[in-house]
Amino acid sequence: MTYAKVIVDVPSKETNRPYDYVIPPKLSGWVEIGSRVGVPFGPRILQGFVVGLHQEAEVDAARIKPIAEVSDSEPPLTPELVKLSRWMSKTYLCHDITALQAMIPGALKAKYERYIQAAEGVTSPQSAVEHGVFAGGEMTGNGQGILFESETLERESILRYVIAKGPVKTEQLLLKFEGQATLIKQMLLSGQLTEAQVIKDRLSQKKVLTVYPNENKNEIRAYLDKLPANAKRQKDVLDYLLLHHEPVKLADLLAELDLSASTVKSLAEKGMLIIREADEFRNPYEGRDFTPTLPMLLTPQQQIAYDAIRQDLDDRIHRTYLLQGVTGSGKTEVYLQTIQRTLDAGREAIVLVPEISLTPQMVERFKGRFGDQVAVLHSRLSQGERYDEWRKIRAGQVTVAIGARSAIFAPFTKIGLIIIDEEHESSYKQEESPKYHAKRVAIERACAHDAVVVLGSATPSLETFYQTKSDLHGVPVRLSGGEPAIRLITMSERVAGRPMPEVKIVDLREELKAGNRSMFSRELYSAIETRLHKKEQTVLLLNRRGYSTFVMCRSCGFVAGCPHCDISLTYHQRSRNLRCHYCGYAEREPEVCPDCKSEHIRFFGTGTQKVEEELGKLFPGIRVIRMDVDTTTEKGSHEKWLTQFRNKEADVLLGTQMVAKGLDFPDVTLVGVIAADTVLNLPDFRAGEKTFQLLTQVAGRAGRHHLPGEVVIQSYSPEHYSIEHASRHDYDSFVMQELGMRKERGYPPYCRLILITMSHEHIPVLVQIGEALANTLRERAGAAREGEPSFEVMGPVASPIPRIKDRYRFQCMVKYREESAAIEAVKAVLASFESRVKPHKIQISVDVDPQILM
Ligand SMILES: Nc1ncnc2c1ncn2[C@@H]1O[C@H](COP(=O)(O)OP(=O)(O)OP(=O)(O)O)[C@@H](O)[C@H]1O
Ligand SMILES: [Zn+2]
Ligand SMILES: [Zn+2]
Repeated sequence: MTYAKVIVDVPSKETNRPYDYVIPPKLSGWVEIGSRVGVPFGPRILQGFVVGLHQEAEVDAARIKPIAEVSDSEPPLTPELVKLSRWMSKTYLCHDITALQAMIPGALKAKYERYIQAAEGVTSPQSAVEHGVFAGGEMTGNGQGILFESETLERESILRYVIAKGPVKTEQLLLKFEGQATLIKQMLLSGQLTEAQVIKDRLSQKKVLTVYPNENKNEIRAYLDKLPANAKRQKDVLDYLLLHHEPVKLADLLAELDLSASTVKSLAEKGMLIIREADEFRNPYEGRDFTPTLPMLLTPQQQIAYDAIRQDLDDRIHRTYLLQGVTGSGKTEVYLQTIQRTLDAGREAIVLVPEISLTPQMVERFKGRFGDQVAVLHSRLSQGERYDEWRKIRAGQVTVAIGARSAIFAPFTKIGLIIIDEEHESSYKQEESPKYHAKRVAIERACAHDAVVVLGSATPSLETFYQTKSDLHGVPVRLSGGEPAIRLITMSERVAGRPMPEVKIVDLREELKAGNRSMFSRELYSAIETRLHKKEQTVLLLNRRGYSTFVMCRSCGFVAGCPHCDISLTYHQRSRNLRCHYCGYAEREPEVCPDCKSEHIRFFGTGTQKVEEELGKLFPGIRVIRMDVDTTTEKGSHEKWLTQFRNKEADVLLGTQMVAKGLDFPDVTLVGVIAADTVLNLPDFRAGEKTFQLLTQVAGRAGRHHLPGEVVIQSYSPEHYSIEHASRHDYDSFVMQELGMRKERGYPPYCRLILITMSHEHIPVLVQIGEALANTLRERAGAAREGEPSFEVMGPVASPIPRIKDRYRFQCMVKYREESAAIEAVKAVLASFESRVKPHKIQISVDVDPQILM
């Protein structure tokens, strides 16, 4: 007998282990490591993943149940991914099933459907009596059939319906017999009806009728010879079949030969061809031509980068590179050529790009070079399209996968190269469980494949930069010593010697003093005016984070806040209401201040809509494209705006972070930042780093081609070092200053963090459990090592957002260096608190290497 170890789809501590199942003979050969299966679990059938196969049962073999079904003809996960899921659940303290589910496309996530049918043997209401499933007294015989009393009549009609229909979806039955939910429940309890659960994929594959020519061409020729001369249509089809070996969509064949389906059907009956439903891969880029591109002659700096990476690819050595190249230095061309080298060696490549940079323009650069070899995975595709792209990867029909964070799980089996563009982006960290960082996952996968990782950025994250050094500020980077974990390659010049744009900083406080109350300084105003005259284009960035449009009363200072969360509400112009971004609470815009009844309640703060309005006032007739969450929700809208801007149908592209990334427009000569300090005021130790990165990225959009660029940054704190260094394009000075401060304050990259957030409806309960948890962790930290504790525990303190959805929030922070006992300790302590936490319904979440500390 062969047994399978299965992780079942129940994300809970109690079930977070593999369960043994027998592989029944009918399924032998189908169940592999990585297979998705349906298994009996208690009274239900649940979805699960096979994570191991073995010959001996570990528990009493007679008690082991068989696997009920296998969901796919080919396992969706490879053994390597199954192993990776173990690593993920250990590293990020999540359930195994949560890690496994993160690796498959949404379309494959189980949807459980419940069906109701009549109890076994019940074929009519009478037989229900015979089977004793109707309790006595509910029916009375009068010799002419069965008399039902009022409620019993309802029962009869439900039963008749179910018997006639066979299994009916529970929700449909409830809909059909509205108001009878309680009765149906009773019938289930008394055994008249039974309910079964079936696992369904969220999405079925798209099937199309496809014509498969008979492979024996002689048979076709023989049949053709016997055909009467007037059977022209049949002849056309047969000629076609003789010429083509590949299957063809029925619809395409009919269109091409201009005939009806009956002709083809009659030939199918004669055995000349087979018509079958086949999978169709939806192609989201169908009908679009990608201009093929050839490799460019590399600049000397590109050549150095390429040569280093190529060497490791050729030697099949696992290594991680940081490709630090200023904006416009041509990092993409280095990616393209190293990918080509990877493909030439018969291996595969994964390219990660932040979701908002994954524009058609970006995809085009890869499709242009590698054509059909490229699969694209991103959230703007429909679930079906995503699934099809994923299947192409799994089936080995493509060799390059490009996508956002989760594309790191592309089920390739021969990975040679993983590229992470804009590696500093915090969106590579998933904020919900499993709270993984794609960068670490990439390195883990690359290690398993002896593959190379290239992290690219003009503004590398401090964590990554730090790892390219052996020591910094007198602290060794690796406790264990040895070579730096990441190799640095620098490209300091733009392609073709183009200059970096000139950056001017404007002090908004001075503007106010000079009597300018507009959100545009005189400097920025005249710069825009100049572009309008010269018919050049402008990009304007409004950083939305921390600057959203909250509502404030100018008379009494009242700020509209969410009644369930300690956070201000955001004004949405389109729906004219105020919304909470954390819990979805919404209310109508107020006409007077709820506190002092003043009418001077105004929409405060600067939203993109307001900037757009003001632009219209200052420059009558100006053509503005606004890109923010409100204007880009529709599918394809992102692309539409960018194409319009590229075609010079607008003078200004105004937007949030979306406009800062990866855009490459030849006629953009001015970039304006409305207020640079909006991120600086957030309670986040990375605020300075984020500001520097954003300003550098957005400034990098100007003057990328023949026309020189200019950048105007407006700020209320122009002396801030992040802003100053960004204005001089000086990453090195910025990074040294920032690292010095991080060291002083004991923040990453000089240590690593684990954030533990607890929430509950009552503060006293939270304080008590928080203190106890922190103390237990501290005891462990002290006990773990003589002298210096292996980790430090800070807190508990109230979280920066102290309440969400009526639950108060407290947090503890664990600080440690390198891999240490800290994760194990957190895990053990949480497990030991389980019995105290559960009855109180305290929620605890753990975030390893958190990016957001809210
Ligand atoms: N070797 C080359 N010869 C000529 N042109 C090149 C070469 N390499 C890149 N380019 C061109 O230079 C421009 C900038 O390159 P690219 O967009 O790859 O820069 P980047 O480093 O990715 O910049 P960013 O970080 O701002 O996105 C592009 O228009 C690209 O086509
Ligand atoms: Zn008021
Ligand atoms: Zn809320």
